[in-house]
Amino acid sequence: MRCWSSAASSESVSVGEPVLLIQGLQRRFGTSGPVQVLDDLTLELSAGERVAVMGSSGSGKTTLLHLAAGMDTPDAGEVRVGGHRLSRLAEPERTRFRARYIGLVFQDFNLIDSLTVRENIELPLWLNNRLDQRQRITELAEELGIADLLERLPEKLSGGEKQRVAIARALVHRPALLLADEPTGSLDQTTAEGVLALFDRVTREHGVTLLMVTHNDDAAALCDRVLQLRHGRLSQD
Ligand SMILES: Nc1ncnc2c1ncn2[C@@H]1O[C@H](COP(=O)(O)OP(=O)(O)OP(=O)(O)O)[C@@H](O)[C@H]1O
Repeated sequence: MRCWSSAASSESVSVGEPVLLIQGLQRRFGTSGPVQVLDDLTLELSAGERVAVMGSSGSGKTTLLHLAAGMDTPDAGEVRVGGHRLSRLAEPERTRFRARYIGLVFQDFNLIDSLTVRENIELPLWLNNRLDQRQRITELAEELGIADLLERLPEKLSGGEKQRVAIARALVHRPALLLADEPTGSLDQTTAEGVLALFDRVTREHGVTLLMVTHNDDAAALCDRVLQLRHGRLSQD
């Protein structure tokens, strides 16, 4: 089992705990006739496991990732990352915890428009006081084919380029848990294959645990388990 350590004791995580443990998760939206999107959903990921979540549009995949990242609050149930109940962490602490242990690739990329590509990728290193590891920015940029874009602003990038910047930013601090929402969604076949090869390598070499939402069979094939989200719950394919 991977040993998780942190300089801040309040943010340390327990060795031997699942990296991600979700129990009894409920999420509904709307006030008049609310829609039950997630309904008693349970999921456990151990260190280094790679799990794909598939399901039809609107089945709740992005909702699940937001809850797993502590960016949304469930109506019931709990999310534990490395033994920490995200709902028990106060917001500043949860933000620090997320910045340290979780890498996020979301569909809308969430790049900061006023920062260059290099500065966007650097952000997790800066938040974690690890600017000494800046060489990883160049390494990842080369691997993702965005090395010549490092000084550009995000507005000058294509969708696929933005997606690769978001992937570099999610991996640069070597998170214990990588949450990726359709990470190959904006990429052509060859670039998508490169990204999947990178995911394969970093998850194996660094024991990163991966929860990936995807509609892509090649992406799902990379994973140890493929789960379907239907009627608010996950089931084995
Ligand atoms: N903040 C919100 N307010 C109201 N409804 C929401 C909200 N977020 C999501 N929903 C609804 O919850 C359902 C699940 O949305 P979600 O984005 O999780 O689906 P998805 O499986 O990721 O879809 P896709 O594959 O199209 O990205 C949808 O019906 C969506 O309209």
